[in-house]
Amino acid sequence: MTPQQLWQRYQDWLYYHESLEMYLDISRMRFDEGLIETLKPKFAKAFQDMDALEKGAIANPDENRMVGHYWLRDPDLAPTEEIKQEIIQTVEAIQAFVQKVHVGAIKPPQAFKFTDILSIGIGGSALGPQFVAEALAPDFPPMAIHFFDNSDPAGFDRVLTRLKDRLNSTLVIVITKSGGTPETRNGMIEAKAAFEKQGLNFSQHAVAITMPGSNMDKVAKSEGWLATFPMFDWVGGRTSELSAVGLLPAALQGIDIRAMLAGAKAMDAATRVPNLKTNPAALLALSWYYAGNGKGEKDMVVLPYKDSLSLFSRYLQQLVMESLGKEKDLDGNTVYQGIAVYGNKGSTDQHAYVQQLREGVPNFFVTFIEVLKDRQGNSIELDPGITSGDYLSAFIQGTRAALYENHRDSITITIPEVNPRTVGAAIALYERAVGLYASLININAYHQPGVEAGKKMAASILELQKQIMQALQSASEPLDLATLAQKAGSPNEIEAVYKIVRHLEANRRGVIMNGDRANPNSLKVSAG
Ligand SMILES: O=P(O)(O)OC[C@H]1O[C@](O)(CO)[C@@H](O)[C@@H]1O
Repeated sequence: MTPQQLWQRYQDWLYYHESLEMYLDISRMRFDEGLIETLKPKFAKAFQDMDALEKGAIANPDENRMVGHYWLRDPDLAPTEEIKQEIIQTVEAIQAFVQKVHVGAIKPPQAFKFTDILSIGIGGSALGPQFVAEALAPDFPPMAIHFFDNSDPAGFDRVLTRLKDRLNSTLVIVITKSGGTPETRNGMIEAKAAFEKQGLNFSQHAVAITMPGSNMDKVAKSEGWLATFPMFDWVGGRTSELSAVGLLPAALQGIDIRAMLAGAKAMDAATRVPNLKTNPAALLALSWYYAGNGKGEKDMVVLPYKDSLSLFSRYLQQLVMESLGKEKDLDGNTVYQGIAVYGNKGSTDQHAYVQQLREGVPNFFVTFIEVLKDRQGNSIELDPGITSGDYLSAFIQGTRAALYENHRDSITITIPEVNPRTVGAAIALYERAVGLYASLININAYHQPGVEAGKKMAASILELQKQIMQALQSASEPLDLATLAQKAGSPNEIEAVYKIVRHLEANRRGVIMNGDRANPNSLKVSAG
């Protein structure tokens, strides 16, 4: 295409949201009108599916659940008065709680005020709060946030060491929809132990966000925690940022949660329009479909040119990959769907992997996120007439053009600045795009059956570890791995047995291994 034709294509496909001042440019995705025609019936169905979902259909059939994250920002849309009231009251309860915490009306027993937050959760119960904290927390927030999002003992120690002198003024938020996620439970027990070690009453520092009636809910209530906030059955983990999951931590950090909700609501309205060309989420879904041939053949590289948005790609990784990465479609056919997502930030990544993007395997498309406002206040000139923001702006244009020149496609989203409204809108945009794209490819975006397999296997490994310890303790002499596996009741799991004992030995957990470590079969294991 000539530069004039490209400029025309830019204008033909440009989407602009008036009140959000947000632009979406898909002109550098090389689809043609033929694809639009082919996809029209699929989009008509996707819009219908979305309409039914918003009205309360069981849009997640495998789990027999409604999918209601859109109601969170517009409670009037909720299918029942009861749900509407739950949403309204939860936001009000969050704001009332936060206000009391900020003024010290709710305070820790051994300090004047809460100064820090320890947020414990994983997946959708961590990624949204982490992204929003990085994007929106003020430089000097009323409370600083820290995260446990794993079962890594050294990770726990690192956070607890930083908090050591302020544990007595730390508010713990345990976030888990199911109330039974092991990493979160482990984090909670580790945190509790650290509090008790300092003579602090954990319950007087703890808040839960969970489904009413879950194990976590029962623990919080029976131990008399400071508060519990509901995570509704009809909100999935990866679409929960605008529920209590994201709103409570954000509000505690002084972030305007009403503005986040308003931004999301405005975007929801725009992405409800059943017209491909004027619906930004549909335009994104179209672009993804085009790029990967409707089969995820190309990866989505997310490059925000703004440091504060550097966790957006991690957040989107779960939203997109856990939603779209499915073996079966809705009719039970094996389809192996998904879109791989990765990214960090520009221009930083220019010096990491953009070399491969420009010249290497063409298995991706880029989504640039451009922020028009450089900073609060004015910039100095680094060169005559040129600021650091001008450089960043030139880098984004330069990389987009250089990629396109070499037949690498890209989408560009432009926002006026990073604020609660635009961040809420960006979250809503991608939630909707994922939902529409899932309809195009006929999959359930709202379940995650694949995650269970690994969890079950991990549980059986922990069970095997107990059997191994018993077998070792009752053995009269060192055992080779095959014998140990047999005595532990799992003769076919020699490799798993080997890995368990190697880990136990490395942590001085009462296991000794002797023999040639390069030849595991020669090892003899004993208790000790
Ligand atoms: O909030 P929960 O129930 O602890 O789950 C945490 C995460 O685990 C998953 O179920 C599986 O990774 C996610 O969907 C979810 O966000």
